[in-house]
Amino acid sequence: MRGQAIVEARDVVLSFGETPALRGATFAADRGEIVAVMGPSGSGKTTLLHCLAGILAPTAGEIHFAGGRIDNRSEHDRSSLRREHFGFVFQFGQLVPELTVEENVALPLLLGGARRAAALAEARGWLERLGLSGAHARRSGELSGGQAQRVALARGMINRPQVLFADEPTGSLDSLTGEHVMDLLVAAAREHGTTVVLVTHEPRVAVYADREVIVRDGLVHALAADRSGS
Ligand SMILES: Nc1ncnc2c1ncn2[C@@H]1O[C@H](COP(=O)(O)OP(=O)(O)OP(=O)(O)O)[C@@H](O)[C@H]1O
Repeated sequence: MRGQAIVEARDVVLSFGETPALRGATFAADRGEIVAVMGPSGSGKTTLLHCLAGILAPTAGEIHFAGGRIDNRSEHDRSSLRREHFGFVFQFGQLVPELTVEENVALPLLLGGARRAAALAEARGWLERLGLSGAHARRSGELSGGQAQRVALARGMINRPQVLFADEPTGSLDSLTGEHVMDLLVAAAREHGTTVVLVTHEPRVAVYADREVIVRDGLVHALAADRSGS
């Protein structure tokens, strides 16, 4: 029996010109659940994540967050929703190279109108927790790949999001560094009860999830093995 979904896609269809990316995708993640979204290259994983996060609006179907429909809301509303309730970690960190590490981490709070001193203090707390306290004043462009992904994780979690969307968060890292980042990501999510939608094509990353789904040709399929035990 599944719990109440915090984020959900119902029969979502989206094409890029002639290319169908999603062809009736249905997906749900419960509160606090970590779900791995697997599948071959080009199958629609990133497009599904972007629809769930309100970045893309599907041409048919519905997206729901916390019990309310969001795909039919304005871009402005969806943008506020993302800022307030969602966190993001992408494959290459996508940090702002001109900003310091702590400024990068504080960015979601600063964009949300927080005071600079408070936002930077909060950022330093996250950096300490992720083993990066010595790096707070460095430019993010000077970091190693593993350090950059930990900074991206801190930035993704700083507003204590209800849902963290992670798209190949270890895709640019060697396996040992990737495992370290995943350990930290899962620990942070568990501690805050954050739901994680984790796009990956690496089975060794997917094992961190409670449950896996497979996207194939724009459709989502459940995987028989369910480690959540529910
Ligand atoms: N912005 C875009 N413009 C045109 N086509 C796109 C765009 N984004 C995705 N597509 C196409 O939509 C389909 C699904 O892409 P998507 O990136 O969602 O797949 P994916 O499973 O995440 O792939 P990968 O594992 O390679 O990242 C692909 O055929 C892709 O080429």
